[in-house]
Amino acid sequence: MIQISGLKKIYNRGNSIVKALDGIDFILNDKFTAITGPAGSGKSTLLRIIGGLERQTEGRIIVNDIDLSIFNKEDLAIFRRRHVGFVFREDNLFSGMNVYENIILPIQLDGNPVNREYVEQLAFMMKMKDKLMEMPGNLSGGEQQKAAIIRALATKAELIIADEPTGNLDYESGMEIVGLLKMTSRELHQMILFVTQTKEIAEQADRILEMQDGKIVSTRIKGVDYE
Ligand SMILES: Nc1ncnc2c1ncn2[C@@H]1O[C@H](COP(=O)(O)OP(=O)(O)OP(=O)(O)O)[C@@H](O)[C@H]1O
Repeated sequence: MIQISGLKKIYNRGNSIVKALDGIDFILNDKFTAITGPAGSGKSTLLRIIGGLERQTEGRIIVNDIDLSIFNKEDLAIFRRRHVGFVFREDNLFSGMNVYENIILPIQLDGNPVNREYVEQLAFMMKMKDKLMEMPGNLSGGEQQKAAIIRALATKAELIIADEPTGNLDYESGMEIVGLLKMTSRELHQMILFVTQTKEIAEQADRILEMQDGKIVSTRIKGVDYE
């Protein structure tokens, strides 16, 4: 569960300030949530703060009973390593390692044993089992994103944060990826929070948070409007 209250993030830009997040409150219990909104509305900032990549200016962020708002940089780094998997829009993989090596890297870096069978099971779910020994350069954009998603899931992080994971893909590949994410959010005990600007992709989520000017302007669930 994610609980956010009074969240603000202010950036200084020269002599002016930017209110990237301007007072956000919500409680999120859904397994698969999309964040949408126009460019500059604060989507990435919100995602980065929930994922522990950045600190808030004001407010509280509690992720599965862990209060991030009192954490310093080192605490946040530990939180990220233990509890969060990340998928970005592009450049998720190391080009000098094959897909399998990329996937197991975070597990190894954390000093944990690798469960090869589990990685293969995830790869099967993502229709990537026959690509595990490929180098990233030989994969399509969609396959690269699937590999990045497997890597995020393989650590068994309770929270997966994905910032425009389909942003660089054509419509078909984007829809395939979001469908696979939805399926994994059902089958695995991991919460997935993703940003998208594409309406049809957002519509696949259990809940849609819509942002504007650093605020949440609606939180929809299956076509129903709240607030
Ligand atoms: N590190 C930063 N320093 C200064 N201003 C920033 C910084 N990061 C974001 N901003 C500003 O904060 C506001 C929100 O940015 P953010 O990237 O969160 O929006 P977004 O909705 O994700 O946009 P996009 O869809 O273009 O990625 C914007 O005005 C942006 O310029």
